[in-house]
Amino acid sequence: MAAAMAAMAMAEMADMPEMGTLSSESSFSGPPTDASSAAASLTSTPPTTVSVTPDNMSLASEPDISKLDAITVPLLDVIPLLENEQQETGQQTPVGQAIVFAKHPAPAPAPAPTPTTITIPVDPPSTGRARRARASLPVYNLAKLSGTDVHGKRRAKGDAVNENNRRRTISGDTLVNEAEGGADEKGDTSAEPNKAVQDGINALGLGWSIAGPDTSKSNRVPKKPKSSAAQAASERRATRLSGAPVTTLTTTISSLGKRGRKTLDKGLSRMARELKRLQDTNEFAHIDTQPVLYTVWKNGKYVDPSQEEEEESALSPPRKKAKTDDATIAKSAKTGEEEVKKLEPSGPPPAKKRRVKKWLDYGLYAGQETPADISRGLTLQERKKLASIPELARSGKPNKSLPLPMFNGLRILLRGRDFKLPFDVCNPLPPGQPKPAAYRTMTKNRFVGDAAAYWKKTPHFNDFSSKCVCKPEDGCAEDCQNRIMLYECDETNCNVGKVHCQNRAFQNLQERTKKGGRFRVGVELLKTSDRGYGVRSNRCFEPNQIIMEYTGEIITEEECERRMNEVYKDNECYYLMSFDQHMIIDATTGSIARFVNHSCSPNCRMIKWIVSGQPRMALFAGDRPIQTGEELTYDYNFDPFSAKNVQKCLCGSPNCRGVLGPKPKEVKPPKPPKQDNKKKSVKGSVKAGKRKLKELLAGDGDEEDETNAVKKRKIKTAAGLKKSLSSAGLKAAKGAAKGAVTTIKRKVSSISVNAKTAIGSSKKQTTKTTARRVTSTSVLKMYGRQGSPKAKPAPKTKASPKSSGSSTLSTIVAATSTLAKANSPKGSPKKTASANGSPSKSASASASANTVSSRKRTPTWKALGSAQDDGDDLPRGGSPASSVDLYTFEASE
Ligand SMILES: C[S@@+](CC[C@H](N)C(=O)[O-])C[C@H]1O[C@@H](n2cnc3c(N)ncnc32)[C@H](O)[C@@H]1O
Repeated sequence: MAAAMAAMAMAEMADMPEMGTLSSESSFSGPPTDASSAAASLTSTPPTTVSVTPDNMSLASEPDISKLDAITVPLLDVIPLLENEQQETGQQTPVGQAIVFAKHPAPAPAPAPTPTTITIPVDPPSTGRARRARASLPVYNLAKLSGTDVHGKRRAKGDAVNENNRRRTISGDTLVNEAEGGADEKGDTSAEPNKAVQDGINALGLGWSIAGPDTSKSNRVPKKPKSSAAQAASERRATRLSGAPVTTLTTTISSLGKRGRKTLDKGLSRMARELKRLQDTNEFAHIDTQPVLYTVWKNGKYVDPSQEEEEESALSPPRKKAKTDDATIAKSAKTGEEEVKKLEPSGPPPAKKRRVKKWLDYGLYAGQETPADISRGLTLQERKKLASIPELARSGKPNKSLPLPMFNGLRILLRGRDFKLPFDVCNPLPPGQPKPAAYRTMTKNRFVGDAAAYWKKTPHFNDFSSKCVCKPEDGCAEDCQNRIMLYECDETNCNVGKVHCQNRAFQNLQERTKKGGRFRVGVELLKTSDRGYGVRSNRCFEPNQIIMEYTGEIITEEECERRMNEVYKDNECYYLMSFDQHMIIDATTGSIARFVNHSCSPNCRMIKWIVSGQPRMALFAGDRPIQTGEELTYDYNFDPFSAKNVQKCLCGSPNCRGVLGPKPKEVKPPKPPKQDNKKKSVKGSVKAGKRKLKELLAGDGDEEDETNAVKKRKIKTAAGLKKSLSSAGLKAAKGAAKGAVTTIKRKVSSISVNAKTAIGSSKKQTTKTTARRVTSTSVLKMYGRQGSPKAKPAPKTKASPKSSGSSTLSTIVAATSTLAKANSPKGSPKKTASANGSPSKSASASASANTVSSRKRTPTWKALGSAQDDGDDLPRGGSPASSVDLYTFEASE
């Protein structure tokens, strides 16, 4: 049967065009000398290409010869064929010689003296192992042999799984063991053919094992004869038993799931089979056939190990504490150099040359040389300009330190574009600027005690909400009633809306500072040489632009007095500002604005506003823009309620008054007459009033007048900070003045309310009436809208008066009001408002702030500032007569 099968196989092979025929020398390799068999065998996995005796282990049910890598036929079956062949060719085939049918010729193999089988590869050797064969052919099923045939079996499924088959690696051991074990267990005869195969291989002298090349460590080095015990010990143990994890392609594949394996199988082509073969290579097994040379490198230099050892032994004596003196370092450096020199010749690569750091000495313009002809590339016009600027003419020696940018530098200079160095570069604060003692800051006013209740009783608390009558094109500029009344526009009281409205200074300030950043805030503290701390700008401000808010605690006069006597009695500085409605802002806890110093030529103003019904105070730029770095100042209009409290002014301005005292009034030069009757009348009134004020204030050195003035001041102060005055004389005066003060203020408050009404309907009034109303407005501005008992509540309509009140200096107020009794100044100057949210200077009739500052540096300097305005003066805490006078003055107009 076997012979018949072999014959069939041969017949089939002969029919196949690609298969070599027995007659073809190129394809038929005679065993000892034919290279093809050895080549085929070498390139194929030995167990799969070695044939065994027929009728064994052929598990392929449908043998397909075309798919066979090698067909092995029994030697006895082939012998007759060979004999025929020999007869034809005259070649002798020794008995038992292996005959291999190779598809392709292969190099000559080693001679095999006693072959027992004939291997007939029918596919290129690289195509892998035979998978299927005719059942009749004695070809081993590779799956069976490799143990992968049990993959389908599962112990869980109740399949009988051979323990040996659990092994996933394919090796000679597996095959042999399996064959043997399997035979033992199953009573199979597979062991016998394996043995026969191995015998055949041995006979060929190929040194192969049926298990394939032995990659175990024991086989890597030539084996020395061992004792039996040693041999037993070194016998190769199954990796499973040794516990060493074995990871091969097969194990990896087998560990995959069914689907994974399927996918993998699909993808595995012949190349995959080649990879499988690689398992048997040295590279795969990580066997180094070439010795690895290890080299030691130190600091980029090769180190000879032998020399290093010497060095180590030389250094081995116990080291003492490392000396860090220069000599030691130099010595060691020298030694090191020598060592390096010593080592250098032995080390393979030469030491690299030390790199020298290159510095960019041209900065951004590196690589650009100053052109020899600087006018090259310039237009005619530019050349002309260049000729006209001798500074730019080439001096002969190029400026190497900072050459101009080649393409644009000269042009920029020719065009003369202005530029500014960063503020910090040219205006750095002296290093180590002392900082003021820590104080609590406050970004929003806070009412303390009764102050809130006081405020709610004021008409402004509600009045502010009446709408202006502006049109969008007006933009709530100088004619806006809100602006004139120093009410900031908001959604409730503005007729034009946020987009067009320009009367929202505090909102603008909030938006500006909300974003943060010191340049948005725009101010910083500085330490002056003689006036303590001050504030300077670190950005530019437009004329009348809001700069910062003066915030603090809004307290009543009584509370202020209490604080001064109890809390601040040991303080060096007081930061109290007379505010409104018997209220004072105490900026001891407050904003940076409290550090702004006084100047007789100030660049700022402190102005009171009503914002959303709340009293607010802020520092605004004056009539000229403020440059970056300027110290910010405003006129305190300080009211030293006692002559002895007068403090020397150190503002240094040319028109310095010499003291931190009241601002003297000065007569402005007459302005050219205007057509507006109202304005004319106002102007006349102002002139008259101011002239008289000046006469009175100047006093002509009259001692009596001065005494009067001081007295008035004292009286005024008594109203402001009644009990804060510690002098006994003042105390007496205070008691007398108290009732009168109350009356005055009530009256003034009423006047302010009237003012609003008057403004609303002033346009068509007679000159006389206008003047009177204007005066009322000025009263309002001076006093921050104090009420008057005589006045009726104002209707909530506003007009747009073209003229408005003048400003007031509180220190003058006392004198003025006293004098007003006799002189009755007429009218007030026109007030205008700037478009950027604050009244302009002419509008500074508005409620400028009253500084209350007391510093213990000058212990006598306990003074209360008072309202500062440029125009008319009003009594502040003056005698009843002064208020009456004032009112009379208005009425008399
Ligand atoms: C509200 S504080 C201003 C901040 C103050 N320089 C500080 O260091 O706290 C007012 C005090 O500063 C001083 N001061 C402000 N301006 C001055 C000036 N022009 N001349 C002299 N002293 C001035 C006075 O002592 C005054 O009482």
